[in-house]
Amino acid sequence: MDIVQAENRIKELRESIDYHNYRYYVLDNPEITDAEYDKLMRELISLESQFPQLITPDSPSQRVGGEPLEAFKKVTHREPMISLADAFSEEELRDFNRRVTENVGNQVEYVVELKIDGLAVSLTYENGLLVTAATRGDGVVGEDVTQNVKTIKSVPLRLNIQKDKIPMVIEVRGEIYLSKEGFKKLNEEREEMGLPTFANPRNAAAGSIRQLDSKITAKRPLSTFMYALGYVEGIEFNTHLEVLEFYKACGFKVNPHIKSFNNFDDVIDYCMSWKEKRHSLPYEIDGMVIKVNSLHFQKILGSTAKTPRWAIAYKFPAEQKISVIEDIVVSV
Ligand SMILES: CC(C)(C)c1nc(N2CCN(c3ncccn3)CC2)c2cc(C(N)=O)c(N)nc2n1
Repeated sequence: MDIVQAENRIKELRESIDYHNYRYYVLDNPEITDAEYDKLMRELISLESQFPQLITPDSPSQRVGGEPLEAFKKVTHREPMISLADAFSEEELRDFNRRVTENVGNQVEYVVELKIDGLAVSLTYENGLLVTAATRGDGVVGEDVTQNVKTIKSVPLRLNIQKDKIPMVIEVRGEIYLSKEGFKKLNEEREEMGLPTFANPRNAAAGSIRQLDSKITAKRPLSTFMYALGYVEGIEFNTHLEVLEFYKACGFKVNPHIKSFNNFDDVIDYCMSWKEKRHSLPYEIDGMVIKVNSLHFQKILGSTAKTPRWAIAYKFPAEQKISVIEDIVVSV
């Protein structure tokens, strides 16, 4: 095979592997078996090793990182990652709505999202290519965890949209999480290896992302839901829902239970409905997040020093954790 044929075959393989990653890790609906997928990846890696000049940073073969890092570099977010004010009751939610409607009138559309209990992350794409993934840190400066985040198959290495729609720069924000199932399996493995177990999926996700060796991260079943926009250049949005639709079009995973409402009573009903329903979800949530949909209204409402006036978290009451103490059999 000459280099032109290799280039064509490599392009085909990359598109096919990216597509099957999207089907499996974003849609949770694979079309091929793991064996067929592995065969495609083996052929790509073999061709790239024969023609290393054809390797590109966005090739799916580049997901499992290189050498372990000595330490994480620091990254300054182009737009700070602000925090969220918490509401713990219906009354506090209604106070939030009152403050909003006093400022922008009572024709406000809200977007309501599950509050995924994971680790916030900021993904920077330049001309459509993933260049930096950073933890939230103190909101202004985070840690560069790009090599580790590249191992997460639900994170696209390239925005999968037509060229003329690709923004020059975009900071895509979301949550990295471990499913309840993945958390249980990881702790069982650690117990077998005599390693300390993680207290909850959030700690397990944070511990997996803060690995200096990305080969360890690659073995952890991490996933993502993207839910916010940071700095952006080269594309305009009018609403939060438009941002989420754009993320879906780019190939990101967006939570399927996000809903919008014009009536605040419906917002409250939806939040309360998830207090019990959440136990049937395959991942942990610790509340809901309510956001004003209009980006124009978000700008008018602005932020305090630490939190937006256009969004609030509703936290579910902490649950009584029943810890089963192994039956102690006393031999008589
Ligand atoms: C963009 C805004 C500020 C409105 C925002 N901020 C969030 N967070 C802020 C505070 N964060 C934070 N993390 C650690 C320490 C302090 N704050 C971590 C996420 C959101 C978290 C979730 C979620 N978890 O599912 C979500 N669906 N939407 C969010 N939206």
